[in-house]
Amino acid sequence: MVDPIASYSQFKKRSDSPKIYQDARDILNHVGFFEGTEKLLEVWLESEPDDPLVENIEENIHVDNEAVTSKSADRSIWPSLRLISEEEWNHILKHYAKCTVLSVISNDKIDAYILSESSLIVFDNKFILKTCGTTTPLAALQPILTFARERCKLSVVKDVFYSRRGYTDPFAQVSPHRSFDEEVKYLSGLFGSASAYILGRLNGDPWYLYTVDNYVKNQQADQTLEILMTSLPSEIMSHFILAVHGTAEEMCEAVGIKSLFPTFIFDLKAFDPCGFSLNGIKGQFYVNCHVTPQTECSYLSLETNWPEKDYTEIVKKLVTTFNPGNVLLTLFVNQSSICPNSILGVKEDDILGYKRVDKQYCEFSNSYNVTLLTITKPSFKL
Ligand SMILES: C[S@@+](CC[C@H](N)C(=O)[O-])C[C@H]1O[C@@H](n2cnc3c(N)ncnc32)[C@H](O)[C@@H]1O
Repeated sequence: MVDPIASYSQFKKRSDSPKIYQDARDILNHVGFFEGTEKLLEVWLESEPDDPLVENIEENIHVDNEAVTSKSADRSIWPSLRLISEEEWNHILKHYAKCTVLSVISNDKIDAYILSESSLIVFDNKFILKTCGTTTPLAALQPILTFARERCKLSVVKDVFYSRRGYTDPFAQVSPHRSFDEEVKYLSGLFGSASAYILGRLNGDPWYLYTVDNYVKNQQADQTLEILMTSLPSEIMSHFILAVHGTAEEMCEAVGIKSLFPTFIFDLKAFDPCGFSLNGIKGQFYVNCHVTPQTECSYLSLETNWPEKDYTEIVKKLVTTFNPGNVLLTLFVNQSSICPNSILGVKEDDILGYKRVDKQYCEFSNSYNVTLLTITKPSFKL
């Protein structure tokens, strides 16, 4: 790995502009607090069986020309959430979730948006909205469901997963995200009673999950690995300062994240003065990675639905690269996944230099199961 402090010195020699800070570490100490912790909302939708509008959807699409962007017009699978255009997503997110769309990449299965606060991944039949800071993604849910029903003819909510770890500063959050109780009440108002869980330690590193456990088995193989790291060393976080590397591409190159997903196409964003976001897609698979490098609140998340029988190697590589003090990892899988039992998906004993704090397993009636694993460096205090 390139030494970021050396890169910074070279940058300073090259640059004529006066610099307020002496070195990269000072920047990380002075930028100020940011809540990196994301709220992660995944919603699966389908059309009403025997909906005549769906049967005639192609006809409807030609009639309602304004509703169809050229990007989505050649799709073969209807109905689709991808009929919602970038401008429409931006409008909904700006007004309700309090974040904006910065860029998008697409292939024939996915539209992946980088947001001012994290990512939105849109498939034909589901969307994954991941936002950090003091955003309010749940407030965007109703408008999204209205668009899904009226524009995309997807009126049936098949599955909902809403999760997050504990906020670093819960008092900065705004309604409906001021507490997990408030989030659950809001979701239950939309979807009726469902299942809400707290995993991990209430007096340490809790992780919250709400899911509509509706007994409907998802036949499509599905798995999601999410790794949330905190207490990251400033030498490594310095790579995510714009003054150090100049571009998101160089930041990415310096830490080698892309090499974990070699055949994906990527969209990258470097924030000023620091911070980094990445979306990657390949067929129906995505990865996103977001970094808040400030020393007082360092945070890095990586999430992917890439299928593996065993995720230990990916986790080992990430932990070796970023050397965090604490890692909270969740693995969701369903019965059709090549890793059908999440508890076997990561072997923490192989992650040298780290000790297991907690490992918990939950099984749901929709055929999903989830494992939460927390590992720390022995010196780390929860
Ligand atoms: C990359 S974004 C995404 C955060 C993500 N949830 C994470 O994993 O931490 C957050 C980082 O970018 C920085 N940043 C700079 N300008 C920003 C902006 N306009 N909106 C959000 N973050 C910004 C923040 O200070 C923080 O370091």
